[in-house]
Amino acid sequence: MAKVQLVLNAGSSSLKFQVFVDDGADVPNRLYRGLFEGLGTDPHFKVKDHEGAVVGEERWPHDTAYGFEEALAYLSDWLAAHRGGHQLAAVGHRVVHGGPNYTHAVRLTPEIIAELDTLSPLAPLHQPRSLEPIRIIARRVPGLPQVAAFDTAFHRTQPEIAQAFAIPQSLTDAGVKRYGFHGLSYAYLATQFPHVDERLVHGKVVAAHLGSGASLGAYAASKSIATTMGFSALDGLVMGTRCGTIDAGVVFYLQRELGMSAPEAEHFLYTKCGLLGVSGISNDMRELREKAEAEPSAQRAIDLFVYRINREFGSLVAALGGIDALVFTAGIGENDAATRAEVIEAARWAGFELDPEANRSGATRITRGSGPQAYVIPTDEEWTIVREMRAVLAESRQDAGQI
Ligand SMILES: Nc1ncnc2c1ncn2[C@@H]1O[C@H](COP(=O)(O)OP(=O)(O)O)[C@@H](O)[C@H]1O
Ligand SMILES: CC(=O)OP(=O)(O)O
Ligand SMILES: [Mg+2]
Repeated sequence: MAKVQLVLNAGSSSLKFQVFVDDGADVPNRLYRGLFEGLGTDPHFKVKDHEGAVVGEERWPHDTAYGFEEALAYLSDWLAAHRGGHQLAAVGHRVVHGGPNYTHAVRLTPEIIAELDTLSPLAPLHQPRSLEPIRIIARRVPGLPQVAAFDTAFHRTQPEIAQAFAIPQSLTDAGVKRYGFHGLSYAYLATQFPHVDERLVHGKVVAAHLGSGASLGAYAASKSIATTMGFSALDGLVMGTRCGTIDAGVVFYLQRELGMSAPEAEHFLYTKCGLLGVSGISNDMRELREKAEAEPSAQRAIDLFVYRINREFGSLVAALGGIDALVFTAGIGENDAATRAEVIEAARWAGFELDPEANRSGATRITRGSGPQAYVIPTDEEWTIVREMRAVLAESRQDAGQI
């Protein structure tokens, strides 16, 4: 049986995965890429091979009890049975929050899992979901190496001042600071810069990760120096269901005047706001685009999404002291030409000039002229995870040989 490494990226209702040959190659050799969607409602499994051909698909009847446990058991059986069988050598996970202590990927132990669980209040929508498959696998196959790669890690190069809130130092020292997220995606994009345009490698770049969570990240010479998400994944841009930056006074108002408890206010800001809250229609940009002409609230949600991107973009350009390039990525950034066009039009003040034809036709560079340029680079968080996992496992093998 061929040995493989599995990478899991657990979302609120989905479980994305990729399977790589366990050969230690510098450029990971991907066998499969797939996902479970609709967990907890209408589960659906789909997997493609390295050429993009669908090699597995399954739907289950409406079943609220079908969760990560069932999905992982199904995936394990599918891998063992598919094309001569695959044996798992290790599993890598996207873990959203690494807190102040985890600046690099780490091999998981029961103690580290427990420590990561203490960060759940800082990313309530994500951290418990990331830890659930880790616990399930540790129970099912206790000896299997598991590694966590963190969304916060790439942003640890931010200058101290970019990570600080204006609060007493004792609180900052206790960990109340701007961590930043989507780091696995930003790290992947940085590996692609040399293939896209050499100027990205050494220049002042802002990347727009626009998915169901959304953030902007500023790179100086490929290192993170500022980002729009902060202490939690609630900050910054308008997102699918999250409000993004909001006056802290609103949080007090929700509690004092509307009688929400702290958990209720948190749940509201994470799950009932953003595109969904403003439109009253959907958190999905595709649906909002379809309905924008007929429904003013859908158009308003899109307008606010783009307006906030431009405001936050200006703030990152100020932090960088200039701008050479803007990069779009993730579900909206990669697929929604209309949003890209609106963002670039809004950023004319910085010298961007949209190339409408390039933007519509799926080109990598979507601007023209002598000013800064904009690009579309599809992200791949799992690719970052497998590379980080390999580094960690190689280190632990080396340690095992030392006395
Ligand atoms: N063709 C498309 N046009 C517009 N928006 C799209 C398209 N495809 C996906 N999206 C948007 O991308 C979002 C999901 O992005 P993704 O990066 O997959 O998010 P996540 O990994 O956080 O779930 C969807 O909610 C949807 O709004
Ligand atoms: C950190 C975060 O917001 O992740 P996602 O975009 O997957 O929700
Ligand atoms: Mg995502």
